[in-house]
Amino acid sequence: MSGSVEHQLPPHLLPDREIHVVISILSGHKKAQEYYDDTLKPLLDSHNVQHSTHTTSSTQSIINLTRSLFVVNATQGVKQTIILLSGDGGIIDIVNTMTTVLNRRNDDTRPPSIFIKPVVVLIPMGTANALAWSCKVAQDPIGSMMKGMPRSLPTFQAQFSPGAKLVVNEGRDRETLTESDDEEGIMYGAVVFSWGLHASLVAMSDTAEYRKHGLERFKMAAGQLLSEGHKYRGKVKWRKAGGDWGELPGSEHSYVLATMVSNLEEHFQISPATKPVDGTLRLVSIGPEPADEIMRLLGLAYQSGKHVTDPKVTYEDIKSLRIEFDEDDERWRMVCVDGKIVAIAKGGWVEATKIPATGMDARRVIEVVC
Ligand SMILES: Nc1ncnc2c1ncn2[C@@H]1O[C@H](COP(=O)(O)OP(=O)(O)OP(=O)(O)O)[C@@H](O)[C@H]1O
Repeated sequence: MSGSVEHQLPPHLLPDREIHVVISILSGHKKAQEYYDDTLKPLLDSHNVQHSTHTTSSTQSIINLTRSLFVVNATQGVKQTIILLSGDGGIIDIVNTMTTVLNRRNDDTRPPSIFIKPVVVLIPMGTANALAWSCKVAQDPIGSMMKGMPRSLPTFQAQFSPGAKLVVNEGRDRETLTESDDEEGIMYGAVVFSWGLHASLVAMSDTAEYRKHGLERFKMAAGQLLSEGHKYRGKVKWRKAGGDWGELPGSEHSYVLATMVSNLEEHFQISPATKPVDGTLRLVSIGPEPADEIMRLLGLAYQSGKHVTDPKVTYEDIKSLRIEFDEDDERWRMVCVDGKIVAIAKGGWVEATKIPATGMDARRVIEVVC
């Protein structure tokens, strides 16, 4: 092959790297395989980019691939680029698995001395694609792959009181997060942590039946939940870097969400002040308002994030968010970590904290091209 063709390639596609293409075949409208066959493969082939493909066969596929391949490569100094054809679920599986495995292997929580962050190219194939829209790559993923630069992906940690369980199989089953029931559980995310209406609607709509409706599924679930009018009971505390804990007023809440991205969907701008991978965590919350008022406020998020200037919305740049639950029914103790649902034990708590970019606690494990 001629050197001139290689010249047109960005560094993350050059032959000194292992290139892996991950095809999540059930994401979104199930177009990932077709996109690879019709668009991506011809382009990579035309530039003679050698790559391996990995097609998902279960909800565990990307988790297993991360454990058996991406983590091993990264800790052996192998440069790798992962072209990920999926929704937010795929990136979260990589981030959560890598951070968890690396922390377990290393008592002082720093990455091992040899650690080359995998570079991830996002090709949005999911329903919401929050990270891809927020990183501004969703509009032109191929253009971003060819012209973008790898940048460290900021993440947060969610810590749960003992007994927290992962909700799986369309809400029917529970998986333990820890080896024993008296341990605190930990998960890592890069997009959103929530309780209240957002977490409930994600939990309710993560079924094959709801998924058929694409983005509408979130609105359908929200409509049903708002008609129930539940107010979520608990203490919600937050603090800024170096600051003391403050508390949201009252013991009832409707919407409590902390996010590292600007958009949860293409047009749903939950945090207009957040810039791509800027490492901020922003709290967006609404108190115990009636359903029509919540609808009005969330409707403003579709108008370039205007909800954040409404006096009924709390919008703060924070370091940590802590919730202490006061709900008898498990249904109202469910939190969302990047689309995954965790049921907190009765009387339990959860704390979400931004992971710093540098220093002893720096644990950014991947780079995204944007
Ligand atoms: N072959 C497969 N068999 C079973 N489950 C799969 C398979 N491929 C993907 N999945 C699962 O389908 C889900 C797709 O999630 P993903 O986040 O990629 O898309 P989405 O939910 O449509 O989009 P978004 O998260 O952006 O809204 C994940 O839970 C993933 O593990």
